[in-house]
Formats: sequence, C-alpha cells, structure tokens
Amino acid sequence: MGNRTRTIAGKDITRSVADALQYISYYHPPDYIRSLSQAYAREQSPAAKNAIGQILRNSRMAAFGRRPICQDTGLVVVFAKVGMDARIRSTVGFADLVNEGVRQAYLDPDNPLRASIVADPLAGRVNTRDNTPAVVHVDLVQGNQIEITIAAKGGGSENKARFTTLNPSGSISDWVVDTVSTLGSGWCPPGLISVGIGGSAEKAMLLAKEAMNEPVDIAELIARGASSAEEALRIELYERINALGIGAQGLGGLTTVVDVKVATYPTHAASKPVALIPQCAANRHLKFTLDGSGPVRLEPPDLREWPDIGTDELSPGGVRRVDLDALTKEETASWRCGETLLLSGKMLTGRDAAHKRMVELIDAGKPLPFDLQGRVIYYVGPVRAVRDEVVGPAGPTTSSRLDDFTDKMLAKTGLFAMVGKAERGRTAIESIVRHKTPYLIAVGGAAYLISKSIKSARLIAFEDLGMEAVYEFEVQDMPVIMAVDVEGNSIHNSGPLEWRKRMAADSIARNIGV
Ligand SMILES: O=C(O)C[C@H](O)C(=O)O
Repeated sequence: MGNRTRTIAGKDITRSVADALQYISYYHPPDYIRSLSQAYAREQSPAAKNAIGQILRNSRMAAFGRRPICQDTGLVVVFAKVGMDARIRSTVGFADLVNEGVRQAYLDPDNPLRASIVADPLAGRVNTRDNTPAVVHVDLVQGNQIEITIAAKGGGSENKARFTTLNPSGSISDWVVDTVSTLGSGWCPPGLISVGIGGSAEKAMLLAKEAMNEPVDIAELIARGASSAEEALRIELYERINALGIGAQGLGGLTTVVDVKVATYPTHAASKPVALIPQCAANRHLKFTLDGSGPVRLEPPDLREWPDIGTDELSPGGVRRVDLDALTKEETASWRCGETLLLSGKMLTGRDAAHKRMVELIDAGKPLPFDLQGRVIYYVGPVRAVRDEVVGPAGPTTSSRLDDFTDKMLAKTGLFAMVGKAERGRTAIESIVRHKTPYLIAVGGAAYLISKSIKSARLIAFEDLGMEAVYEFEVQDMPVIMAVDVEGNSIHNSGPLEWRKRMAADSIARNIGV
C-alpha cells in the first residue's frame, strides 16, 4: 500500500454513499440478526417473543424485497477518516459529495426512502424532501485511503440520547442503568446502548455515536472475559440493563439490549462527561474503504442467516379479530391490556404535524377536513409506494410525542382508539380513562411486514405535510397489542415490572442453588 498519494474521485464518494444507504435500508447487519435470533430463541415472555419474531420476519421480507426495514429511513450520519495522503478530486466540498449521495439514495425510484429531515428546526420545520443534509464528521488520519462509516439513525432512538457530567467519583454504571430505566421504549428495543465517556460534552456524544456502529460481539466478550475497564463496564451494563426487564418494545422480557458499547477519551481532572445513545431495532450502518480504485462494491449478505419465522409462529392462540367498520364503545371497552388484536377495516393516519394542525383547527373553532367520530387513528408516516405496493413500509411512530394533543383530540373528535408505538405518559393515560378510548401498539421495526396488511391507502388531507399527511388505510388482519385499556392498565408498566421480578427471583434461585 505505502503512503504514496492516491487520488479518489469525488463521484466515487457520492456513488458509494448512495449505494451504502440503499444497502443498509434493507439489509440489517448479519451480526445483529444473529444476536436477535438468539434472543428470540431465549425469550420467555410471549408478547416480547412475538415482537422479536415480527422484527426478524420483517427483516427477512425487507432483505428479499429490497424495501426499507423501517418507515423511518433515518438521519444520515457519516464518520469519515480521510488519509492525509489521499487527494479528493472534486469541485465541491466533502459534505456536498456526501449530500449528493444521500439525495440519490433517498430519491432512488426503485427503492425510494422516506425523507424525514426538516430545515429550520426552530420555526419552519419544512421537509427538505431528499433527506439532506447529512451530519458529517471528518477526521484527518495517516494513510492514503478514506474509511467511511455511514449510518441511517432512526429519530425515535435518537430522541432518547442523554448526557450528563458526573463528579469524577460518580458511578457511570448507576447513571446509565437509572437513565435507561426512564427512557421508556420509544427507542425500539431490542437494540444497543452506546456510552461515551470523557473528553468534553460534544466529544462524549461523538464517542457514543461512533461506537454503536461496531459489530455486536458481547457474547464473545463474555466468553473470553474482560481485559480492560471498558470491557468490564460493557458486561456489567449489559447484565444490569437486561435485568430491568424492559424487553422488546417495552412489553417486558429477557432482552432489552443485544450489546452495550463503551468508548473513552481522556478528560479534565474536574469532569466525567457521560453520553448515552440508544440504537433501535432498525440498526443500520456500514463501514467501507475507498482506495482510489472506484466506488465501493457491496455484496449482499448470506440471507440463509435470516430466520424464516412463519405467520403461524407469530399468531399465538387467542387473537381477537376486530372489524373497524363496525366498532362500538362497548367493544373497545372490552379489550384488555396485553391482548393481541387483528384489525380489519378502515383507519385514518396522523402523526406530529397533522396533530398540531388538527388541534390548531379545533382551537380556532374550525371543522376538521375529515370526520374522526368512531374512527381509529394510526400514528404513522409511511414510505412512498412503488410498483404494486399500495403503501411503502408503514410502522408506528412514538406515541408519547402526541400525548400533549391527546386530551383535546379525544374530547373533541369522538375517536374510538389510537394505534402507535411504546408507552403513553400519565396525562395521556388519564385521558384514555376519562374518554374510554383505548391505546394499541404495533411493533416498531416491523414496518414492511405491517405494510402488507394495508390493502389500500387514500390521501385524505394535509398533502403539503408529505409523509405526515393524513391517509385513510384499509387494513386486513393488522397485528396490534392492547397497550392501555379503558381502565388505565398499561402493558408498559405491568410487563417490565413482572419480568424484572421474575429475573430477580431466578437470579436469587440460581445464587442459592435452587
Ligand atoms: O419517524 C418515524 O416514523 C418513527 C420514529 O423514528 C420514532 O421511532 O418515533
């Protein structure tokens, strides 16, 4: 190799970024699939096992169908290590080369990805329509190549990033475990927790963000034993976080994380900055190197590693079939927390921007452009359809972001039920009880699988909101779980509590040799 200067064409950077983003939109990393398959085999909580099974089945369908794993196709994050003997032949800057790759990938007519980025985050929040700009970090290193790590980071998991500065003697392990226990499940476990320690505030965050792209290898680490403080902390956190019993989708279960990453950097004697960033089940990243010989060539992974989980395995006994077109308050009141339902019939969609607009109309005393009386609303922003699809991947978005709108929505519209992802907050649960309007969840990270139960999609209103517009979906046997019933029982409270207790009892039994 040597360190002779090499020229790397700017167009090869752009092409490689575009190809890598397409690739990771439908191929999970094989190491994640292996560890998730093991978690599936191990899981004893029926609800969590079903959720992991849906994520695995979805991943296989996405890989074969070359369509996105998740409707949230992510914010693009690039870490580039540019060799100081590499010369980039380009008339534009490095970030522009990357952004052109993002544009090409997200607008690819064969597999369009969802544009989720809004410009002017403070005021306008207008979608840029091509998912640009990416967040680009460049490091100058020795050598004559460019190594690029690219990730498409989901918004729900990114929203749960946390930072603190501990006293030098403070316990990182306690802070991380306490923090994870407060995050809820909007970050779509099972995934990874990545921890950056040291440097400055921004350095700690970058350490955590970069480390989460390392391969899942905690089983190997546990088998060989820790040989550094970082490795010892990884094992400790892995065990303590899983012992919280949060489980897949927060339903309560054995696996919350399939790995924990820890990265460190020297810091000030007065400080111990600690950053925590979760990685969701849509774990999408890739590392490649450009050496001047052309764009990266990406081979498909060996899909025999993707387990073939049949629908029968995913339909535990006792599902309740629901006709959405003949729904009554009496029926929704009979649904019980933890039950699996298969929904058929018509529902409306609406997420953050649509809720904001609906509530503004309500506050202004104006009518909504559609009638929600007796209807079910699904919190979703789907990917655009291609070929014979009626809609692209269409998994749920985090419901707690809509909690502030919920009371008014329930009081003023006559909704009969809501479908989303993860837990509701206290005030939303109070509204659910007050208005006798239950809340159901679909599995986050099973977007392509869910889209197959959607038989038609009709744009109803707010077209200017792009993926946040309101649609009417006609669904058939869409799988959902009752998360908060009209008495206010929440599976996200009871599930983790039950599994935390069970795991604690098992570990006591093991320790005393029962
Ligand atoms: O934007 C979405 O569709 C989902 C989001 O990533 C979330 O998890 O809330």
